[in-house]
Amino acid sequence: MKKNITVLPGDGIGLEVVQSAVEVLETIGTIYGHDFAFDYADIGGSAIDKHNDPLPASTIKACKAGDAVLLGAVGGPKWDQLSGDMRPEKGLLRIRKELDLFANLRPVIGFDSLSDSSTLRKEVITGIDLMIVRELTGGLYFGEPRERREENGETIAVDTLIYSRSEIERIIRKGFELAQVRSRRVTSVDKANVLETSRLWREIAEEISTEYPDVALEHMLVDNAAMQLIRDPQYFDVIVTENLFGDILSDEASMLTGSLGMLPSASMSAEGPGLYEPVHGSAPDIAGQDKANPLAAISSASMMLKYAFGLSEEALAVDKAIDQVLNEGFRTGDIAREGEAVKTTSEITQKVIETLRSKL
Ligand SMILES: NC(=O)c1ccc[n+]([C@@H]2O[C@H](COP(=O)([O-])OP(=O)(O)OC[C@H]3O[C@@H](n4cnc5c(N)ncnc54)[C@H](O)[C@@H]3O)[C@@H](O)[C@H]2O)c1
Ligand SMILES: CC(C)[C@H](C(=O)O)[C@@H](O)C(=O)O
Ligand SMILES: [Mg+2]
Repeated sequence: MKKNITVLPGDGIGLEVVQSAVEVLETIGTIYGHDFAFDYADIGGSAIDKHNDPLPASTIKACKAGDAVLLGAVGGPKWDQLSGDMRPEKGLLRIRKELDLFANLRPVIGFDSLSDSSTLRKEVITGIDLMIVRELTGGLYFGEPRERREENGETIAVDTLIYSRSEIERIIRKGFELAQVRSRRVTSVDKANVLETSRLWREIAEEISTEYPDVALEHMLVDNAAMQLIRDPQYFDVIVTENLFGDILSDEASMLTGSLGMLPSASMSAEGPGLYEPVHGSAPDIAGQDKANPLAAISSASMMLKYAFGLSEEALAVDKAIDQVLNEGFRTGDIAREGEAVKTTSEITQKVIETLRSKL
């Protein structure tokens, strides 16, 4: 199979973990006889430095021309003073909108071998397997007006939470479709006791549920969901929720797995290339030191193999290699237990590659 992958390393540890994911994809290509070509483009702070734009037109063109996009992370203190459209994060938001990536899948899987690294009890971690389906191109992130103004001698800042019926329908459907191939339960998370957008969300979820009689739907308020995720994470299967709630709940859920450095994601549109990226950011505190956990990025590459190219066997091989590397005690600092040897990004990546090759 021949595929063109657009690679957007971005900033900070984005550069390091994307390199790991590319090496793993190259290895898969060699083992299974696929021709993966990589086309690099700029996004975020590094794009601001080079092009004075966090998402240059050339990057948009490259992404649209490829079969899938692999992204590292954007942002960092160097660009913290910039505002509005010049922020690195704006590049990420714009590419999501440009590619209409409305469905963001964030799987959360508890690895037995990491149960001691988590802040939760061992018996809680084992068996965690949930999927957060986050709406990604609407809500507070994109609503207009978004502004600052002076009113009666006061500075006012405004963001707008807005959702249309069609935006809600398509993400809710995605949640149900995923639940059909999982354990047939959807938890729709909202704040319907306060927000009008959530009341519409809830109504639409009820309507759509009639199209999926084999899937059970329940509603949960977001504050309760945040608590239940810690109290009883195994309760959940598919969580479908709006943009901001999904952002916050997925970082929270990452700690169920031991680290933010473990969580991958896939962002998809109705048609056209999807974008695969770790959930974490550019981690300025450890950037450039070969300390970052590459497993979230490598898992994101696995999601690309599965969802973008339909290569389920190859994706499973990557997932199994990750599991084995963890079982053998290879860990970056974020998931190492006290007294345990800490491996570098490059060492973990090489170990994953060796493990894949050893299965030949
Ligand atoms: N998708 C993205 O590109 C994305 C996501 C989140 C944050 N950001 C941006 O990244 C910058 C830093 O944000 P932040 O510090 O709030 O969040 P962050 O995710 O970059 O880091 C939070 C903490 O988690 C640790 N961490 C994150 N990924 C790790 C990994 N792979 N291995 C080991 N440790 C890891 C970091 O060292 C840090 O202590 C900001 O500019 C923010 O806007 C970008
Ligand atoms: C960097 C930021 C814009 C982004 C978001 O909020 O969506 C990040 O936190 C994420 O989760 O991908
Ligand atoms: Mg986030």
